[in-house]
Amino acid sequence: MKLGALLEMSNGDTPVSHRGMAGLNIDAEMAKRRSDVIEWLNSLFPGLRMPVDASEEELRARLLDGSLLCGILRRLSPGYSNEMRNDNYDSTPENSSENITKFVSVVENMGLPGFNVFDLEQGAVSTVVYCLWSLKDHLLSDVCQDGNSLVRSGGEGRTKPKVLQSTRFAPLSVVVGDGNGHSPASIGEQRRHSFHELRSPHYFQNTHISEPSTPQSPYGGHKFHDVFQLKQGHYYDIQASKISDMMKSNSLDNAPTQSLLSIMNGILDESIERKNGDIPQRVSSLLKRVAQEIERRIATQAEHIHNQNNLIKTREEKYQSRIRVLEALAMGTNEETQIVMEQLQLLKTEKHKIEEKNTHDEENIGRLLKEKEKNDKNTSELAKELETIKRAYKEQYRHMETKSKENQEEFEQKLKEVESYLEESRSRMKELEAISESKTQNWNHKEHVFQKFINLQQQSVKELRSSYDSIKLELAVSQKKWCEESIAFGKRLKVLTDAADNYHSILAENRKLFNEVQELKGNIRVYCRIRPFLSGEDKKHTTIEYIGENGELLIANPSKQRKDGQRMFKFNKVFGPASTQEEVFLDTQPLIRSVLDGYNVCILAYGQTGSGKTYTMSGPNGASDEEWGVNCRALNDLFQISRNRRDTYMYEVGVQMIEIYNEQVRDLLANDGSQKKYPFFPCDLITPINKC
Ligand SMILES: Nc1ncnc2c1ncn2[C@@H]1O[C@H](COP(=O)(O)OP(=O)(O)OP(=O)(O)O)[C@@H](O)[C@H]1O
Repeated sequence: MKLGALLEMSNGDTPVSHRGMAGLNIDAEMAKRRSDVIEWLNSLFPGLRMPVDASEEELRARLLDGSLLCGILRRLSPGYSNEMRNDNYDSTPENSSENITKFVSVVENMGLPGFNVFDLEQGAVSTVVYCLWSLKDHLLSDVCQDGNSLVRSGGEGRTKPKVLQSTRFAPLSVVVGDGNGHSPASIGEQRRHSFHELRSPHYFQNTHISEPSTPQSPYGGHKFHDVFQLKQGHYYDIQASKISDMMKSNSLDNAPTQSLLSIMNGILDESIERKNGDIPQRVSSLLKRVAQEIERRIATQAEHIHNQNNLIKTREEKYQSRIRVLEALAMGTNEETQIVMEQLQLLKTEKHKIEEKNTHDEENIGRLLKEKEKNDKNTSELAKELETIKRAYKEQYRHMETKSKENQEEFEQKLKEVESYLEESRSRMKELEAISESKTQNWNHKEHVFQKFINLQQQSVKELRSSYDSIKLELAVSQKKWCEESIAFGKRLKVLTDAADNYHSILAENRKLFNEVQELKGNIRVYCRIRPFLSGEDKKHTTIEYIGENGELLIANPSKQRKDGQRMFKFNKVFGPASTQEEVFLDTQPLIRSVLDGYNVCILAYGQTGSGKTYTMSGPNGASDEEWGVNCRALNDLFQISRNRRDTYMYEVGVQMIEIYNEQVRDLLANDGSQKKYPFFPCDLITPINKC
């Protein structure tokens, strides 16, 4: 909020508690006044053409050189215009300050609010606006009182001066004519104070009594001029008729006060000089008239001063109330000041940001300018390229045109060919139509044949249906038979189920008997297997002389004689060198199977080194199915039996391979390679089957 606005607000129109709204109202009011003033100035100066919504700064710029203010005074008084020229009141910058000061002094003398030159140059324009607005208001009110639109139309004011009444100001000089030497119509009109009085330079010189500058001045009548021209001692000699004319013409009303005083002094001095004290009647009448006029003017001036005093008092009261309001505002707005300071800080920050942004924008502009230059360069290059392309296109167009002509000729040629083809096609079509006709007849014939075939097929279908019915009947009979057979089969199946139950019990009994047989055969059996000669061994040096079927083995000892030279051994069975792995296994198989019935079995191979223990138990390295030893065959047999019995029993098979060497027991299936020593943990006894 501006200070000027605040001061206006303190006029009492707006409560202090509504400062915000009041500020807005005052701003609006000031804007309104500013636009009124601009409108008024535009009407005074048609060439001005200032927008009514112009800002304070724009208005300041227009008023700053003082030319407009001088113009206002000229419009108000063409005479003043001349005077200004005489006084060098032009609008040059050197005189602007002086002109403004003069304008302010005139306005203040009218009792209107003025302003400081500083206000117009740098301070609050609102005070200048208020001054102009008051002047406009004052002049318009005067015009309205007289029904005259002089102020609104400056041209009329210059060419047809009017005499308007002003009760507020009492000029010391009086308007007596229109500049053509004509007298006013009446005394009452002469006494009116119009803004035309502003034309008078004496008005602007205000409170001192001034004189017309020349005898030809439009402000004094010719009769008054005659009187003024009288030299000392000549007043007594003025003719009565002349004095009468002077008094009748009311020239005295228009005469400068200085002149009136000169007349009065002249008459009194002449009277003293003559020393007889007699003053002619006519001169005394003139003297009386002059004295009355001076008295009237003094009274008017006193009234004016009284009005000025009242105005000053009113202003003082107004300023006092403004000061009170400002004090209240100052007390009540500490917090607001704080907020304003914060907002100011924010604004500074914002300003700083905006400055940074501006810098950034400038950089951007620079960059954009460079880009623009680059783009211009590109554009020129593109234009050249376009020109080249254009030329190429023209060339191509010419080429295409030529080609088009060729194509057209070719097309016409082809058209002729097509027409000939068409003709040929027509003839071909006729031929085809003839062929088609013959084919149609052929198809009709075929249709007839097919119709016959269909009839035959339908006959066959009928026969098939009858056979289908007979088959269906046979099927029903068969189904009935099948049902009867199913029932009979169920009965037989029941018999088989019973037999199977008996089979299990018999099987258990068989197993029991089998194991008993094994036990009867002997829990410990000893077999002997004779290894064949290996390659490189001498087959003639064998010690075996006889192998019996019941386990007899006769060994010869060539180092001893007779009975001691032979020795008979008895085994459960002796396997000769030609015996196969399967034959060896088959003898141990029943014992191995008894494991599945809960018996413990141990098969031990014993013999000297190279006698074939490993071969018999495991088989040779990379053994085929035929060469598998007892171990692999036993496991294979056990897995097969457990698979066969899987519906009845569930077996768990574990494998362990150990080596006993030098009274040390080692696990041959150990994973870590360290070959754990006995005793093993129980879990080690169950080894995955795939390790076998
Ligand atoms: N019945 C057989 N038929 C053919 N070759 C055999 C037979 N028995 C053993 N051999 C062969 O005789 C050699 C020695 O056999 P094997 O290694 O099984 O003897 P071993 O008793 O296990 O010896 P060691 O105690 O030193 O381990 C092997 O080459 C083996 O192939």
